[in-house]
Amino acid sequence: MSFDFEITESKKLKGVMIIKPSISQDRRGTIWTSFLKEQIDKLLPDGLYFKHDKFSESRGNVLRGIHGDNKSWKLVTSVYGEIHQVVVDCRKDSPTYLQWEEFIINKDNQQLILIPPMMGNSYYISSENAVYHYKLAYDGDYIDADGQFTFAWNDPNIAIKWPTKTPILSDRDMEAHLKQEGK
Ligand SMILES: Cc1cn([C@H]2C[C@H](O)[C@@H](COP(=O)(O)OP(=O)(O)O[C@H]3O[C@H](C)C(=O)[C@H](O)[C@H]3O)O2)c(=O)[nH]c1=O
Repeated sequence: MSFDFEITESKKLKGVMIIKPSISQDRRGTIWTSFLKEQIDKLLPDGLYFKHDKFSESRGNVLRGIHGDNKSWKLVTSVYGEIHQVVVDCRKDSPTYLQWEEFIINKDNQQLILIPPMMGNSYYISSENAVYHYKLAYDGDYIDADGQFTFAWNDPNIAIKWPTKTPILSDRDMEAHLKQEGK
C-alpha cells in the first residue's frame, strides 16, 4: 500500500507540477489518494494553502477554457472519465509565453496537475462524460468568471491540437471563439 505521489515539474512549462498517485486495483475497481496536505501544500508559496474545492461535470465533447487569473493556484484532475487537460503559459514575461502542454487524465493514471497563477487552464472531455475537480489556493476572495482572463480555445497564436474542431462551448467561450474568428 502506498500513499506516496510521484511529483515532477513540467519540462516544458516552468512551475507546472505533475502529481501521480499510486492506484490500487482489485476485482471491485480502484482506490487512490488525490491529496495529502503535508506532501502537496508545500508545493504552494509560503502562507498559501488549498481552501476551496470545485467540481464540474461535463458531457462528452465539452471543452472548457482557456481561463485563468493572476492569483489562483489550481490543483486539477478528472475524478471520473477521460480528459485532455491543457495548460497555456499566459505569463507575458515568460520565455514560453503562449506555449502549451497537454496531459491526458483518466482512470489509468488519475494524475493531478498543479497550475500556477497566470497560466491558462482548459480541458476537453474525450469520454462519454467526466467529473473534473479543482483544489484552489488563493489570497482573499475567489475570482469568478468576470475577473478571469479568457483566450479562445482555438486561438491560432496558441494553436492547441484539440481532438475536435466542433466542441460544445459555454456562451463565454463561444464569444471568445467568435471574437477570434473576427465575427
Ligand atoms: C464555482 C461555481 C461557479 N458557479 C457559477 C459561476 C459562473 O457563472 C458559472 C460558470 O462558472 P465558470 O465560468 O467558472 O465555469 P467554466 O466555464 O467551467 O470555467 C472554468 O473553466 C476553466 C477551465 C477554469 O479553470 C476556471 O476556473 C473556471 O472558470 O457557474 C456557481 O454557480 N457555483 C460554483 O460553485
